[in-house]
Amino acid sequence: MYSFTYIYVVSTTCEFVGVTVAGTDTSSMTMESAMSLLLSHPHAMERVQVEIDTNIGQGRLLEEQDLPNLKYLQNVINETLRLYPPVPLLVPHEAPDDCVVSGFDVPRGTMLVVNAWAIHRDPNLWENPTKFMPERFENWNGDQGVGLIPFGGGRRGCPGAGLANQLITLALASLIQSFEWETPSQKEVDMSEGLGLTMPRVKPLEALCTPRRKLLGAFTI
Ligand code: HEM
Repeated sequence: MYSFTYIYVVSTTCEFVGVTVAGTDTSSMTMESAMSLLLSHPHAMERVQVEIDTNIGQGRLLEEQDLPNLKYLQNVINETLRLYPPVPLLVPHEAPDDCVVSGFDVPRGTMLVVNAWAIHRDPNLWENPTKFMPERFENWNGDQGVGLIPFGGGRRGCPGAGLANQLITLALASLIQSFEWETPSQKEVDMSEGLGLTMPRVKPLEALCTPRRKLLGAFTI
């Protein structure tokens, strides 16, 4: 028989709620933004579909082991996180000591907020910063030095980054492998951003899907 202290139960519950809150909204927002961008850029959507069909074929549904082969889709996800980081100001941190950041004196106790949204659109770091160009990540080795920091960094950086990447890639790839997607209006998706700690959209994505004929074989028993 186990016995738990009050502190243990409260801290474990807080941890669970924290991880659930930190991991669900952020991941679903990234999927919604990626799907919206793909619907507004049919060439990119087609390229993702071709990549999936070429690597997986049409006789089976994709699996987790297939993900490392979906390089272009990974570039789409990176480009989505760059343009629409779900946590645009990351999480505030307090300087534990006096320090100097980029020539600025930061006294101990200062609350620091990193504007990832602005860094991701800085014209000194990115060519055509507001343009959706997944191919810009073609030769990227994952180095944060380029200015892509949707998961923060350092000791308090997001511990769920790897899981989030796997989950988002697997979910999106499965949706795109199995269905054809379009918007009800056949127009570009409205990407206007609303207010919030995470970055909600003013208008939620509306999309229509039909099963892909090519894939029907993969569903027969
Ligand atoms: C696209 C998905 C996600 C994004 C963009 C994201 C982003 C972030 C950011 C910006 C931070 C703050 C980092 C900092 O302060 O420098 C953070 C912290 C955190 N994230 Fe995520 N996250 C995502 C998914 C997840 C998932 C799937 C989990 C867990 C399963 C998770 C768990 C956490 C936790 C526990 C923290 C707090 C870490 C700490 O304070 O030490 N996140 N995340």
